Amino acid sequence: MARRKDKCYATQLIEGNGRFNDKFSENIKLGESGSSYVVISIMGPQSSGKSTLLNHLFGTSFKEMRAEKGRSQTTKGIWLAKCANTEPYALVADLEGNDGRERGESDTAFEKQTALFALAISDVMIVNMWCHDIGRIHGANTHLLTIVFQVMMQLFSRDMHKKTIFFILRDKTKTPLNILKEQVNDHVKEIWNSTQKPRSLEGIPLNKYFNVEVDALSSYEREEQEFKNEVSSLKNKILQSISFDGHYRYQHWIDAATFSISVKQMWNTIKENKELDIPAHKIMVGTLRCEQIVNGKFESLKNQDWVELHKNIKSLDPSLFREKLITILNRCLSQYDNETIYFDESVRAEKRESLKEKARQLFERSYQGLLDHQRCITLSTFKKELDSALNGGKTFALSASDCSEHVMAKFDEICTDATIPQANWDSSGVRLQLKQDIGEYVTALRQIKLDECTKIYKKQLKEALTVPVKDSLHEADMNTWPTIKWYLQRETMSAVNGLSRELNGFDIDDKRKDEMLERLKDYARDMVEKMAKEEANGVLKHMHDRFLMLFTYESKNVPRILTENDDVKAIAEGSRKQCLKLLAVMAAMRLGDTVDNIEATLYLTLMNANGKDDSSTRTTSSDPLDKSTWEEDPTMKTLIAPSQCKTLWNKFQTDTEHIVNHANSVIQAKLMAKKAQEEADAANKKANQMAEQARREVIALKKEAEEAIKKAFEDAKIAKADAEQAKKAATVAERAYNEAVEKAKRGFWGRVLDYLIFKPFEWIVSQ
Ligand SMILES: Nc1nc2c(ncn2[C@@H]2O[C@H](COP(=O)(O)OP(=O)(O)OP(=O)(O)O)[C@@H](O)[C@H]2O)c(=O)[nH]1
Repeated sequence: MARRKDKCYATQLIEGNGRFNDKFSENIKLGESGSSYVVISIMGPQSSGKSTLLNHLFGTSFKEMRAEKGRSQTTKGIWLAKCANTEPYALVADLEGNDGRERGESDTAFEKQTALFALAISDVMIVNMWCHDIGRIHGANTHLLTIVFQVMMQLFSRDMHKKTIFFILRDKTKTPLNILKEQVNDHVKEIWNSTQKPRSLEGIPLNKYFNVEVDALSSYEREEQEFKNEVSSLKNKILQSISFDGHYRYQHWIDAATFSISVKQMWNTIKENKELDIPAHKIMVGTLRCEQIVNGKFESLKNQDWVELHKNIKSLDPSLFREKLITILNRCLSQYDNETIYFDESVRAEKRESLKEKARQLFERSYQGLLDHQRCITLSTFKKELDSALNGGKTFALSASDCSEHVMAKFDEICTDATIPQANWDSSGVRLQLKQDIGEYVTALRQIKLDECTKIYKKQLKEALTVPVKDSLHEADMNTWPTIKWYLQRETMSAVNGLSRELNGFDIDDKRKDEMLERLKDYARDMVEKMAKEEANGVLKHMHDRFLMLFTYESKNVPRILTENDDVKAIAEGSRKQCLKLLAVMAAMRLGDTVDNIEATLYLTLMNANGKDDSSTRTTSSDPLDKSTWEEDPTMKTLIAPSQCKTLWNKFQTDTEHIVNHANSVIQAKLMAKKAQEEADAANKKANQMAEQARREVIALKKEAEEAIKKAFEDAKIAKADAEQAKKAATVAERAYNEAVEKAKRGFWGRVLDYLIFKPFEWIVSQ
């Protein structure tokens, strides 16, 4: 627990049992102070007014013994307070009384340890002693000084830091101060000389390593006011004892965190009775602190600048990335340099390197991330460049190697651009990965291009072979297979030569090339086989068609007109023979030079020598068609198995028999029709004769009628002429009559004449 009074907090630094208080720095708020301070310790006999003096000197709040309770031990271990009323501020340590009274004369180990510790950490060591003890050989001060000098031996040879020992004589007597000083110096010298020293320190005066100051104070208990007045000026004397030209010689210039570590490490070393090597201790503390600062800098680097950088790694240009890294690293190192300026140079430099290395390792993650991103970009670039090179007409192998070389060189530039000085980052992993990516892409693309090439030549083969092969198969005659073979060889050779030339630009080995060419040859052959199989599958229809052609046409475009005089059976057998040839052609694929006997076998087996079908009566035991293959050598391939040929032929026979029968029926029908026609013609002839007779009779009748009409006409004409004549006569008569009437009117005789002559005359005329 810290004792508090104003701002001068006091806390236990080392407990009476030697335990170090890790929280002392926190308790006295050391972190809030700067790195400019002095350390002042006080040691002296128990209950000699140490705490009282410090409290009055520095305004601290060390626990003081209450006078009414008698003199017993108040301070255990070491207490520490931060004194704010000095400039620079003071860290004041109050030590347990070290005259062996409480712990016993024999237990001086703890006293020595605390004394050594206080001496090591302090700029000023106040030795508080009763004035009346000066010169007393067996006084408490002798024990005290012996301890001080013994522990000093451990520091002299190693710590060149000159310290002040300030003897303060309490309850001063009337003896003048200068005499007291002499006495102290003599006394100190005496003890110094009698203190056992290492050989290296023999003969060396005390003041080489220590300033010895002496002052005396009035009794606090008896002359309090004088005491207080003297304390006020004592404070200045103490501070002046460590100042030089207005500056404090012993400003520590180490931060609170370093001080905490330093004192703890020092105490641990002392407590374990190990040799206290101050320079080594400084290096150790410096190492610890530098490491802490390195870690702190690294953490802030990792959590701030680097995070930001790493987040934007994909949008950064490699050289910009490098610039940013250098800026970040320099800023971080500069901060480190500032914060570690007062530590041992070699430690600083070493830890600076470790910070650099940590930063480099951290940055390497970004570097690798950046390279990884650049690897993807480079791969895309490679793909585009390769595409463009291929479109430009370069061969695949040349395009791939040129583009690969180009982008790899660019990638190497990127790696260099992105690297910070002395980083020695390894880009080989990403580079290897990029090479693999490019290799895989090239392999895949090569396969695609090879497939495309092969496809082109397959297409060429297909286009070149389909029509002639199909036509030849359709012809299905003795020239079919030689023709197909000729086409197949010619076109295969052409395609293989073409593909072979293309493959030369792909940088593939001869074995693979040969395999591809072989596959192209196989493709051509398979294609022919496939077409042949398709054709063979429809052989029955083909045979039907051919039979119908031969049976129903005398020659091309000349239909056969069967008459009763035609030998239908012979025509049918002749047609069948041709169909058997077709079946023989389609039974097997022959692309070799072997002459086979398929046709002969089929002929002998399926048709007898007279051209008669004998298949149904042939015994199966010796049937040469009772097998599944025609293949006599590897160049042959069965398309229609022998047994299947037999089945097909039987069906063909049955089907064509219907056609033949139908043809016979047609002939019979024709004969009947002819007969009917003849009868019809005879009937017709007779009818025509009768019609002719009738016509003649009609003509005669017509002639007669015409003559009759003519005669009648002429008679009528005559009659008409007669009538005209009569009419004229009548007119004359009428005139005569009228004249007569006129005469009659004029008399009786007129009327007689009317009745006798003129009236009858009128009647005759009217008739
Ligand atoms: N005679 C005399 N007594 C003093 C003087 N200063 C303080 N005392 C008394 O001495 C007693 C012990 O005072 P502290 O300041 O506690 O002494 P201390 O050395 O810190 O004691 P420890 O921490 O126990 O070793 C108290 O009763 C004080 O009043 C002084 O100048 N003369």
